[in-house]
Amino acid sequence: MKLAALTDGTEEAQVTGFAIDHRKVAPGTVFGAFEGARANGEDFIEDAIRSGAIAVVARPGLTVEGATYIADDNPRERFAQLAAKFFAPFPDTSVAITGTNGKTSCVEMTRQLWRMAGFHAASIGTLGVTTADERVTTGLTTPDVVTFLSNVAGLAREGVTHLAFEASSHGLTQYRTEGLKVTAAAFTNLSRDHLDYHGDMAAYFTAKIRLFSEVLSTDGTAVVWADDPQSARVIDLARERGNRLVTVGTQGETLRLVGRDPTLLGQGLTIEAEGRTYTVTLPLIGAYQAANALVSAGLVIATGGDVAATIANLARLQPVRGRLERAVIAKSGAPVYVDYAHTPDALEAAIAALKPHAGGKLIVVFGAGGDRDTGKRETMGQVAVQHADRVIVTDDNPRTEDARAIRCDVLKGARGAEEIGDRRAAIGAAVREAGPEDIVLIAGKGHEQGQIVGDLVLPFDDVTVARECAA
Ligand SMILES: CC(=O)N[C@H]1[C@@H](OP(=O)(O)OP(=O)(O)OC[C@H]2O[C@@H](n3ccc(=O)[nH]c3=O)[C@H](O)[C@@H]2O)O[C@H](CO)[C@@H](O)[C@@H]1O[C@H](C)C(=O)N[C@@H](C)C(=O)N[C@H](CCC(=O)O)C(=O)O
Repeated sequence: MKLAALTDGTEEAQVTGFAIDHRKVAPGTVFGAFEGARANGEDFIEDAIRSGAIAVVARPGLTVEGATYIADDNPRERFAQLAAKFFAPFPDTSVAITGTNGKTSCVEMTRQLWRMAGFHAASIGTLGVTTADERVTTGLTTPDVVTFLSNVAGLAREGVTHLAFEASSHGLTQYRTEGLKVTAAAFTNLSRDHLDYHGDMAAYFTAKIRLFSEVLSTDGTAVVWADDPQSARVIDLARERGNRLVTVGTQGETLRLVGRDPTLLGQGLTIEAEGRTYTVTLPLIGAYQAANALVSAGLVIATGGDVAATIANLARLQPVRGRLERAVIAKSGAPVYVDYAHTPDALEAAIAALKPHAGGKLIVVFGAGGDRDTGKRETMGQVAVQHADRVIVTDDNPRTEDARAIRCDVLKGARGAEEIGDRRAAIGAAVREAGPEDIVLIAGKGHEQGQIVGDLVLPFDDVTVARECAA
């Protein structure tokens, strides 16, 4: 593609790729120079041009010599739009999911439900880029714009027609997915998270809601978990913009959840839709797994899926990696679950999901991450001791912070909790000491494969460790 095709100018130079990191620039690259949290991409413009960049997208007012200067007040958005032109075509149906919790489960479940309906589907999110055949991790929930758009284009080339992706607040703020037409967008819930980046809840919600105010196509559908206190604002916004609405939940109108009966290994759901009543057994436990399943069903219906078939297919959903995943049954008979819950709200929800299934004690092992929102640590401690019967506070990615100080912050809220810094030892204590009627929850890492200490990522998988401890 000639540069002129992107700029509407006359440049003959051939565009070979896009980069936001000057170290990835090759001859023919369009370089996006943005100010970040740690560095300023503008400082690397000259290096990028030396490496062969033929155009630079940046804010106005800079001096750029030796390459076409594409100046824009919103350079990230402009860069993404140009990159989208370069990488297109994309799958016809692309849906985005935002919300503090549930995004990963929803993209996974939506992909599964589409596949059951016969579509060639894929998902992009915390677990990576996933197709029917493989999963490739990218590191972030919403990958950077170049990784994201190039992967989406690659999926389209493989024949993927339906894509579900996670739109994190960071991703939305940084225009990582701009340029891709979003045909449906879902909102799951909002609770405290990422305040280190966004500053306050209002800014965090504004970042999330951009999915509905700007990113969702005007002819697209908003899918809303209607039971969340913030859902009214999303619904109002969708109405103002003239988007079609699919609301789900006990307060939902499209898929109304009128009954939920937890059983040992799943839950029976009764759903009213289009004037009919459906019953289905969801093979996953916990109220929020039901919520995620309904949001996913809502997305499938929003993109043309048959209501009755989609509800029936909920019975065939597979558990999502690290999301209330049963890792092992301890020698005593106690099931051990691994979950990604790393916010107060998610921790409370995971405990609440498991509690009705425990005849004895609910034992929780968890910690809080270093170099991240410190305000949530004490609250997580409070939530754990309030709702679980035995709490073990351990380490969870201390990063560059002193692990003991992080535990101390958590323990401020967790009166009566035990402290076992070594995560393997903490899991071992819980698994070995659990009684036959007890349930163990290991929270925080979920699918993650490492313990980040300093700048090192030490291999660590909660599921594997739980199995080793139970052996
Ligand atoms: C806070 C945040 O979102 N950071 C992301 C951001 O980094 P940044 O703004 O700090 O970038 P920077 O290092 O200051 O550099 C600024 C610019 O200069 C460029 N640069 C920098 C150095 C250099 O030598 N050459 C160069 O060109 C960089 O590529 C960048 O474009 O842009 C980088 C490039 O895309 C990302 O890798 C980085 O993610 C970091 C690693 C990260 O940990 N992000 C997390 C917080 C994140 O995004 N999480 C969300 C939410 C997950 C959830 O919902 O729980 C996610 O979507 O994963």
